[in-house]
Amino acid sequence: MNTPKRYTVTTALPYTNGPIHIGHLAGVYVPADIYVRYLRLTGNDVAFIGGSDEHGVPITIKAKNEGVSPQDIVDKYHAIIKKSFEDFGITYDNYSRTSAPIHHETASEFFKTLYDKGEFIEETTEQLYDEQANQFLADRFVVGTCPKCGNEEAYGDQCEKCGASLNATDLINPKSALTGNVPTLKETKHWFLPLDKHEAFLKEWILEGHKKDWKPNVYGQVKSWIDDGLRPRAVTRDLDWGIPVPVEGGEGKVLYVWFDAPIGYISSTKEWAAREGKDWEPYWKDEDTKLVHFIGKDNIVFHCIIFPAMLKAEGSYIMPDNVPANEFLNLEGNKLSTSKNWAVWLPEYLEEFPGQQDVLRYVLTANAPETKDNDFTWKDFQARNNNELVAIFGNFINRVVVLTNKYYEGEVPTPANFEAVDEETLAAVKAYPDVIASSIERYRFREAGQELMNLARLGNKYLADAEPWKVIKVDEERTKTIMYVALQIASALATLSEPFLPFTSEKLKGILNLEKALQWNEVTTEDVLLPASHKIGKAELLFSKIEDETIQKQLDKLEASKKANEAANKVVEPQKDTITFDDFTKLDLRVGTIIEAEKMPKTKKLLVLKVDTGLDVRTIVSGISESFKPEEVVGKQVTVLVNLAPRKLRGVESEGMILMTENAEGKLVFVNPDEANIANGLQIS
Ligand SMILES: Nc1ncnc2c1ncn2[C@@H]1O[C@H](COP(=O)(O)OP(=O)(O)OP(=O)(O)O)[C@@H](O)[C@H]1O
Ligand SMILES: [Zn+2]
Repeated sequence: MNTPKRYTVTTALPYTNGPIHIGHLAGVYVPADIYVRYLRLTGNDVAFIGGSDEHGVPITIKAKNEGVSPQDIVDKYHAIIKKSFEDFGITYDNYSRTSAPIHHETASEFFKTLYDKGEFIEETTEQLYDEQANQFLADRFVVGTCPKCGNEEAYGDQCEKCGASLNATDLINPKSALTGNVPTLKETKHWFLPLDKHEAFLKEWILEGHKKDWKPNVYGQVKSWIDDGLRPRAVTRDLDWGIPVPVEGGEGKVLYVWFDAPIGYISSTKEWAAREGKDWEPYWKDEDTKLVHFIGKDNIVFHCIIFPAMLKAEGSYIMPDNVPANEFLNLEGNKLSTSKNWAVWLPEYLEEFPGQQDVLRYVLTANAPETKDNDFTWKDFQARNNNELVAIFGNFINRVVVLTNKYYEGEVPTPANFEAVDEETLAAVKAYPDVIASSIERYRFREAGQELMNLARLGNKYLADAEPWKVIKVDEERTKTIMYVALQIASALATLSEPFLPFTSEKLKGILNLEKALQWNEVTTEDVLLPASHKIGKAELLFSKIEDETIQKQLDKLEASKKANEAANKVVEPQKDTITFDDFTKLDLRVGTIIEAEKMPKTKKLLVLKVDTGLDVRTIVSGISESFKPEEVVGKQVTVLVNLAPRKLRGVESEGMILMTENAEGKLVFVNPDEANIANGLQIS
């Protein structure tokens, strides 16, 4: 496209069934915010649009499970999500919600327009029905085997494993997620969007038109769907949570959540425009507008096929110029999961790492899953902070500011003669805005972030090589030039870091006392980025070292989640055959105390114990050596089965058995009296 007049940038509407985690941030919100901040700094007209997705089946399931209303669930998470985005510096122009009246109106009208234009197929079909729950089963209400990849946990609308978009009736061996029952089929009327009708358009627009500029992962997914053949897709549901179907025969039905959610971008834009006294329509309808959707890979079909088909059917909208979808971020080698609590939650991060938003933004950018799934590890987080943000960026700025204050009372010195190295360094600095911009404009945010760090590296190296702290002793004029050049680099960093490290940029501008910050391109065009005799402020630390303990605490938290999951998934042994009371009374169980213990030579598991059973002191061989050292068990009160037939183990006769069980970590623990110092020999009954 020629130079756009304005940009509309949208981010996937987060689903209001939980807080934001690092996967969402890395996949969608951080890259989008970098892009938008860059656009604003380059003087563009931008609408950065977001909002919460508050309809759909999972919310109704969650509400049912928690015994509250769906509205309670969405109110709670909308507030949490909105606040955490603000605190993290995601700079939406408008953050709305799909339960807002303006959205209900907009989505309803959109549906009616398509209906009136005859763009839907109205069809009565047999749909899956749960007789017990008295309810039709669609989307996440039904689970079954994916016909494409065999995943046994595919949902009624999508397989999360292979990404296939499905109809509930496509599932093999469907089961109700509400009751576990096998559904029956029952007739119901729905409206279908005939995607096949738009196939030729989609082929020409994407497969021919965007082969070069769309990411290969996005292009590839789109191509495979189109090659598979597009079919009509139901856009209404038999549910009561959502936007009512606004046409005759639509009673008791709502719009499919993926029909209404992307329209949320439009309603949120309307809400913003009304507040700002602007016209919303050019942002969605003018060919001079560049529309970009930021999403994760599981949303590709909805943004590249279904929503464009809806917009095309409506007729007055533009198509997205790009949909730079990311792959997925994992955490410490495992898939992020809300239900398994395997995540780094944004609200928790903000609380536990106050003032360190930029560290997470930087790491998630450096590690963004742009071309393949990627892993977040706490060790990498620590390393990138300590070795890059602290040791390079922070160190450079700190030296420049401290030395300027020390040598010149904070005043930018007037340079003397530039040597070749100074000229080269300044020229290199001036090339950075274009280098970084080119990466950002191609949606290569990892590369862009690394280029920013390269600029800091350049500064660090310049200063380390020039050694003004040595030169000052012999050549004051030369020192002035060195410090002047270094200060220009610091000023460039203050401006160019803004999209990536907005909090740091703000702080740095404060330290450098930049009243009017430079625009992006001024870093290239202005001869002087920080003029001589300008007065800067005092040094402040931009980043601080993250210690091992801090990282260990996070790892421990994850370990605890893992344990809790394992405990929850532990298979309980089935109950043994029933015995009579007489059988039970045959067991002679007594309280005893271990008075001696030693390892059985040449074995791994066995301890030879001397146990005071109250009747006598006897030898018991016990397989607990992997869980306890001998000295740990001496003095322990235990439960002993004293009338078990003696048995020889490795030549030692064992005269009884000590009762044990396992804790959550699989470690053996003694079954012992709940009070201390019970007399040995007391019977357990
Ligand atoms: N681990 C991840 N890595 C990258 N992007 C992700 C990840 N998880 C979710 N996203 C993206 O974040 C956006 C918002 O996610 P959404 O609220 O729809 O939740 P979701 O996809 O159901 O994730 P979750 O199952 O964790 O709730 C979507 O575009 C989604 O693709
Ligand atoms: Zn599948």
